[in-house]
Amino acid sequence: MKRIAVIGAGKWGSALAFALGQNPENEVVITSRHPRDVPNFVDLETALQREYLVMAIPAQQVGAWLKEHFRYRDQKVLVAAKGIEASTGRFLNEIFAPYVPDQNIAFLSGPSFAAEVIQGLPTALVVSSADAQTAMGFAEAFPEFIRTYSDDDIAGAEVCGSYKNVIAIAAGICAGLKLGNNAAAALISRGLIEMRRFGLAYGARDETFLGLSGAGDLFLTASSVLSRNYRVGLGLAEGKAKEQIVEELGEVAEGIGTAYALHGIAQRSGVYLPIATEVYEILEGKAPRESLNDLLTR
Ligand SMILES: NC(=O)C1=CN([C@@H]2O[C@H](COP(=O)(O)OP(=O)(O)OC[C@H]3O[C@@H](n4cnc5c(N)ncnc54)[C@H](OP(=O)(O)O)[C@@H]3O)[C@@H](O)[C@H]2O)C=CC1
Ligand SMILES: O=C(CO)COP(=O)(O)O
Repeated sequence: MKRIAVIGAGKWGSALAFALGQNPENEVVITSRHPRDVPNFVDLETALQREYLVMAIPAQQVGAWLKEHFRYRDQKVLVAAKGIEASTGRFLNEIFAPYVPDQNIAFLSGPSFAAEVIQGLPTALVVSSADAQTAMGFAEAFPEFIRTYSDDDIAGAEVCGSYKNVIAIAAGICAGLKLGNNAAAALISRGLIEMRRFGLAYGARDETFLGLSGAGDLFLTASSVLSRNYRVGLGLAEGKAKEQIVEELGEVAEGIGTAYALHGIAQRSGVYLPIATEVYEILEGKAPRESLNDLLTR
C-alpha cells in the first residue's frame, strides 16, 4: 500500500488525486492552502507525514511555498508542475534541490489535460528521476487507464513541459488571428525545433523531444482550447492585456511566467529563441501582427 499526499487542490492536483485513488494499491489524501470540502482532504501537517508526495503547486509559487511550509522527512516527491520560475530562470529541479535529495525526487510530464484525466479517459505519461526505483515507485502508482513510462531525463521532461506552454500561447495567437491550418502546423513544428535546440543545450536527451513529454504534450496543448495557455494566446490576439486575460482565466497559465523566464535566459546567454521571444514581446504589448511579420521576415 502506497500512502500518497497530493499538495495543491487545483485542477491538476485534484485530477491526480482522483487518478491515483483509482489504484487500489494506494491510499490518497489531498491538501491545499484553504480547507476544502473534497474527499480525503487533510491539513498540510498530516499530508507531509505521507511517504509519497505529489506537488501540484505552480512553478511561480512553489519556491516561496517550500521555504515557508516544507519539512522534508525522507519522503519521495513527484513534481507535477510545468514551468520555469520567471524571477530567477530556475527550473523546478533547481528549486527543489535544496529540499529533496536527487534520489528521492521525480518529475511528471506528458499529454494530460486535467479535465480528461478526472473523467478517467486514457493517456500515457512519463516519470523522470535520477533514481530508477523512485521513478518506478511513482510510475507504478498510476491506475490502469494511465500508461506510464519511466526514464532519467529530468532536463528533457522539464524543458518540454515548460516550453510547450509558451508555444501553446503562440498557437492560440495564430488561431485567434485566423492564420489557417498551414500556419499552425508550421508554428508547432518550428516550436518543436526551437524547444529541442534550447533543451539540448540544457542536457536534455534528443529522443525526449519526439516522445510523450515533447511532441506528445506540445501537439496536445498547442492545438486545443482545453489548454489555458492556448486560450491566453486567443486573448492576446483579441488585443487584450495579459492582466485581463489572467483575471478572466481564473487558473494558472504557466506559459506566461515561462516566457519571461526564457526571455531572461536568452538575454543572459545569447541563445536564439525566436518564437518564445515574440510571445514575450506580445505579452509586453507588441501587436501580434507585427510579431508575425517579424517572424516571417527575420
Ligand atoms: N490543469 C492541467 O491540465 C495540468 C496542469 N499541469 C501543471 O500543474 C500545475 C498546477 O496547475 P493547475 O492545478 O491546473 O492550476 P490551478 O490554477 O487549477 O490550481 C493551482 C493550485 O496551486 C495552488 N497555489 C496557487 N498559488 C499558491 C501559493 N502561493 N501557495 C501554495 N499553493 C498555491 C492553488 O492552491 P489552493 O488549492 O490552496 O487554492 C491550487 O491548488 C501547473 O504547473 C500546470 O502547468 C500539468 C499538467 C496538466
Ligand atoms: O499541461 C497540460 C496538458 O498536458 C495543461 O496545459 P494548460 O496548462 O495549457 O491547460
